[in-house]
Amino acid sequence: MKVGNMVANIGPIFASLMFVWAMFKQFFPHQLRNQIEKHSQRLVSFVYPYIQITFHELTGERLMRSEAYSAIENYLSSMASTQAKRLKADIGKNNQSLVLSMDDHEEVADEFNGVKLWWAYGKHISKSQTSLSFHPMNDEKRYYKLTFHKRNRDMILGTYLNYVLKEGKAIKVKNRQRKLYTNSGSYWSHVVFEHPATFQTLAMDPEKKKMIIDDLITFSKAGEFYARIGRAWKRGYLLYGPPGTGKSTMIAAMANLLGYDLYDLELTAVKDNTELRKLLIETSSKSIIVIEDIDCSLDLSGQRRKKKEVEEEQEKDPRQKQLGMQEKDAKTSQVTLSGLLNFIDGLWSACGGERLIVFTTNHVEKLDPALVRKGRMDKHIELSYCGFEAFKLLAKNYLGIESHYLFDTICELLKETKVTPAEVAEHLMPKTASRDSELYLKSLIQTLELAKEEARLKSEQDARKTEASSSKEDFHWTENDSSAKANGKSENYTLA
Ligand SMILES: Nc1ncnc2c1ncn2[C@@H]1O[C@H](COP(=O)(O)OP(=O)(O)OP(=O)(O)O)[C@@H](O)[C@H]1O
Ligand SMILES: [Mg+2]
Repeated sequence: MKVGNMVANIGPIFASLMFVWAMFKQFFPHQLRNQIEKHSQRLVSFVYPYIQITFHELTGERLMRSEAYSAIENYLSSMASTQAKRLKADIGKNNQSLVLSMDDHEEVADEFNGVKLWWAYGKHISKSQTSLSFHPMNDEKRYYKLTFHKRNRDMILGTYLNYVLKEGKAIKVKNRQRKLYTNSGSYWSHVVFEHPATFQTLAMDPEKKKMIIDDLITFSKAGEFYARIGRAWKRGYLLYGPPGTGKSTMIAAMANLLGYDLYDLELTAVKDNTELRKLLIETSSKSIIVIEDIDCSLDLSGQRRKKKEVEEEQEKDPRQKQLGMQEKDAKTSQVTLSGLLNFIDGLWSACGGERLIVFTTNHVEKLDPALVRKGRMDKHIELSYCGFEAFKLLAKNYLGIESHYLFDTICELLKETKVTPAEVAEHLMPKTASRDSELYLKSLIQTLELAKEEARLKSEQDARKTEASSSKEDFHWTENDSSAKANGKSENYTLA
């Protein structure tokens, strides 16, 4: 028999001996029992080459649930569902899926860097009686026990256990119920975040989509890299494009991909920079902070105008002054662009943990260059009108078809028109009991043709307008030229 096999078999042999001993030890006198146990422990530690570590569920004086125990529980959950013969099932925290775990005294094997080890689940039950109840209560103390060969001690205690805890925590984050926070003034309130959007359902150019997904995943795994280069683990995205091109949908897809919480920051409801700072500091790690329509939220000139209008009104009617004072304070946000930028660059960076900040706008050209400069907003993503690839994905999702004889017509029309994915999706939404794809595609074609015709008329109109304005200019030039002629400068005549 090979030495490896022999060593591997010692575990079960000892386990059987211990079991037999546990059964019969009650028949031995107390003194003798103690002696046997003492010597057998010595013998076991001499011959038995394995080390065991127990992770109890409850720790500390206040019997709090141990973080290590729940991380191990999460880590083992997938292994348990494939290896264990007896499983326990429960509804997960998201109330949607079943969570499986090992049943009592089950064992699963794991392998790490070529080293085999075993995890066992068990519980001690002690009977206790509380003063409030006459029925004895079962006091369960659950634990996980890890068994490994002593020659791997350093590797298991260092690398492996760190790995298990990290993986376990990551699984927990992925499975947790995520939240959508919104601010009213300087307070966050939240609801459960359950948006169904994913990158699979987001219609856009596939290459661009892949680039964004890769970027997000790389970011979420780059904690150590950011720490090494001394940068805060943050990333800024600017999503821009016309209404209905999927900016908000993409944010939901980002949150679903990474398992992050969402903080939807309504800047106009924030009184000033101090309040903004408070709100941002309160955001948790693994979250996306979203400021939608940043051009509208931070329209400082607009705010000043609004303030001035109020003041003018109050001058006309002094009674309004008293009444309006508090209202004015509440309505006009004094958050400034520099306040926001200072926070993104400065204090916020000191809050640990991974965070994304996403701005959206319909008018990227209106944004202050300071806001969108590289380094502040790391990635600028344009979401644009519906192309053929995006259409095909919508058709697959909405109608369940991947090809159709009308696709070629739609492809040609999409090249010549500007329709948003939201408009296309609207045509593919089920409206009648009929699921005949042709009906839906024909209705889309009709709209595309109409849009094409409208675009043609508009461009003709625009052309006529420019022609008219240029002939006006020509007229002025002619006038000037005639005065030039009078001055004896005849070379400008040809301009008319
Ligand atoms: N690229 C897309 N892929 C799939 N569905 C989309 C896409 N764009 C828009 N839609 C559909 O249209 C609806 C509106 O889109 P969304 O709210 O994401 O647009 P938006 O770009 O955020 O618009 P706005 O600028 O007005 O905020 C969504 O509910 C979604 O169903
Ligand atoms: Mg939106």
